[in-house]
Amino acid sequence: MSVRFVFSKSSGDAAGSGLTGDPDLGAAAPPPPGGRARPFAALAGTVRVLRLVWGVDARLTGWLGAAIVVAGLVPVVTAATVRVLVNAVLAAVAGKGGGPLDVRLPGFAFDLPAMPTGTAVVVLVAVQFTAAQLGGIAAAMRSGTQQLLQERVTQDVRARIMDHAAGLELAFFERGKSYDLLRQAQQEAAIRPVGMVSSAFGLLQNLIMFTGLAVLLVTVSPWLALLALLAPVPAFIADARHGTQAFLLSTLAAPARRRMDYLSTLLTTDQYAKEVRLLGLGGYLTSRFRLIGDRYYQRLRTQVRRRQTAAALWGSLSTVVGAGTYLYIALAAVNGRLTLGDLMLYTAAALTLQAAIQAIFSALSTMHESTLYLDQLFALLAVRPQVAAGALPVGGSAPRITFDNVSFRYPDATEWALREVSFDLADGATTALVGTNGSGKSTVVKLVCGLYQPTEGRILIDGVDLCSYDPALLRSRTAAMFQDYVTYQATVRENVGLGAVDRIEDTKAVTTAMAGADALRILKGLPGGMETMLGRWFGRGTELSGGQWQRVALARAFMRPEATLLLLDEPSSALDARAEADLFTRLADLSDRRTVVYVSHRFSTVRHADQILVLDSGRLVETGTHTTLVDKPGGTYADLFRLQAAPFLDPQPD
Ligand SMILES: Nc1ncnc2c1ncn2[C@@H]1O[C@H](COP(=O)(O)OP(=O)(O)OP(=O)(O)O)[C@@H](O)[C@H]1O
Repeated sequence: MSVRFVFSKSSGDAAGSGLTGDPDLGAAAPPPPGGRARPFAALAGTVRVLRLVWGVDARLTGWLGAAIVVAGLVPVVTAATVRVLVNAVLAAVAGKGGGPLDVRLPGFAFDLPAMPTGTAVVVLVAVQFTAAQLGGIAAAMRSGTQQLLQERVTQDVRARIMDHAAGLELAFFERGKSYDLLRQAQQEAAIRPVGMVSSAFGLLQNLIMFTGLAVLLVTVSPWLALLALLAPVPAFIADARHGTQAFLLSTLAAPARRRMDYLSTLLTTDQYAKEVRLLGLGGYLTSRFRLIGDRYYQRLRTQVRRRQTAAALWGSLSTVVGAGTYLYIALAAVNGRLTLGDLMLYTAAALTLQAAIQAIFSALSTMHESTLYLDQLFALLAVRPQVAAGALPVGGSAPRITFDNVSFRYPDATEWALREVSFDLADGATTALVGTNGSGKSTVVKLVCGLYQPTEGRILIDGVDLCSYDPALLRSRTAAMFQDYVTYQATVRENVGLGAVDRIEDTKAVTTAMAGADALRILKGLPGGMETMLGRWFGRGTELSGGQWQRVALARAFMRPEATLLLLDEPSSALDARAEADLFTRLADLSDRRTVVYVSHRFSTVRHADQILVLDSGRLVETGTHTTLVDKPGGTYADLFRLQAAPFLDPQPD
């Protein structure tokens, strides 16, 4: 499926974070191909919505459909009965009562059997009554089923987006435009399906009603029926065009909304509260929020004004047609060309028809916008990982990892994060990655995890390209802790257990993992032990210290004892000296069973590794053990080591 949306040049990253600078939304994007008035696209959109809704819950959709048909037919039956009733009464008044009841429909006319006027009136009123009762039941059924269906569709669409997002490559999230697509689909998913379902079914109901009444009007005058059909078309075309503009504006506003969300998050989330207060950023961030919001509002106001003015102007055309038709019918009735029943039919039908036309208008334009949203949703759901997943099973022993001339550039980045890196990590070896900030250490870890594919070169596991392995199996054999590990708003057990979610309820497994990360002692200070809530999002939770959180995150990595590859990115950055020493002793014990790779800036820990890789500006500049590297003249490792050791080796005299 092709993505049919045009993102303006400035809708991506150009306006930055929104914290400073001009919060312009960017130039108005040109309309998408075929994005002008498309009544048929709106109808096609209705079919797509119905298919989506049917897929979510066929039974509820069936009931809703039945209610819609009944609710749509009731006004038609009522209007038709009024004519027969009035004509029967008039015939009786004229002394010609008791004859057959003339029921005219286009293409054919038939008479109900002759009956006394009194009986006919009772029968016709009974028909009206039954229709009204059915109408009431159908309305209640429609409202109930629609409410339930809306909730189901909303949940289903959101779950589909979540599920799909979970399977997307990390790189997807790092491309501004694709992230906007996800963001907008996700944001709209909470509200859009509600409107979609009600417009689609409202449209159906009004179409049934409209067609029925138009058919009845044909019996009065085919020209009137044609007029009634054509009158709404210009208004719809005008509104559909404005609908497209509205959608384009909301697409354009996605980055602005993202920035507003971010500014709002900075002020309303506990994570940032400390620093924001200390720096006194409250007023500044709020004013930036207002500035970006105002800019969007100005554009929205212009757009809404234009749309509503056009709607009012074109809508008045229908009113003119309605009034003209009424005049024609009344005069025709006075001249005896039409019966009083015809006039009554028209009176009963006219108002309902007008209301139906207006409702069809607005439903069609909503559907037109919904179609654009659906295009976007389906475009997102059509995004597939760019690298085909392999199927090779992973061995059960510690893997050997080889980088074969690997270069890597992040999505949209111009600089290389890694350049022509080659190394070999023996199975069961412990390797430390060392280097200055930004030298590429975390990138190596992310590549080994398979979170990104090398831009050039290959990564081999036991001599086979990483891409050939079954990614799910590979992940199950990998335990990792990232530098920016997640602190889940959840209990201690959940925070640890999420490392192997199938064992989240297994207290023994969670306890063992916590023991491995020396995290059990955290429990002593917690009121609910393992069930203590951490974070404050969901009630009164406890906050941990930085080092305690890091131990919990480490314990999460240790939830996979079967993992044969352990990747730790600065696992001890927040640990005290003793905890750090303990951790690395434990890591040393793990070798043979696991291949361990860790990143560290602390040479006290690095020195124990079997192998040390030194990175500098994305290139591998040195490889060896602490002993071979520390004395290398002019070596990067030796330099960094000395810089760190100097304060301890040469204490300054007082
Ligand atoms: N997600 C990303 N998108 C774009 N560029 C990135 C991304 N992550 C890192 N980089 C860039 O890639 C380079 C290597 O970053 P990396 O995080 O691997 O460094 P590092 O050695 O782990 O640094 P540190 O010691 O500060 O953790 C840096 O120039 C960084 O700016």
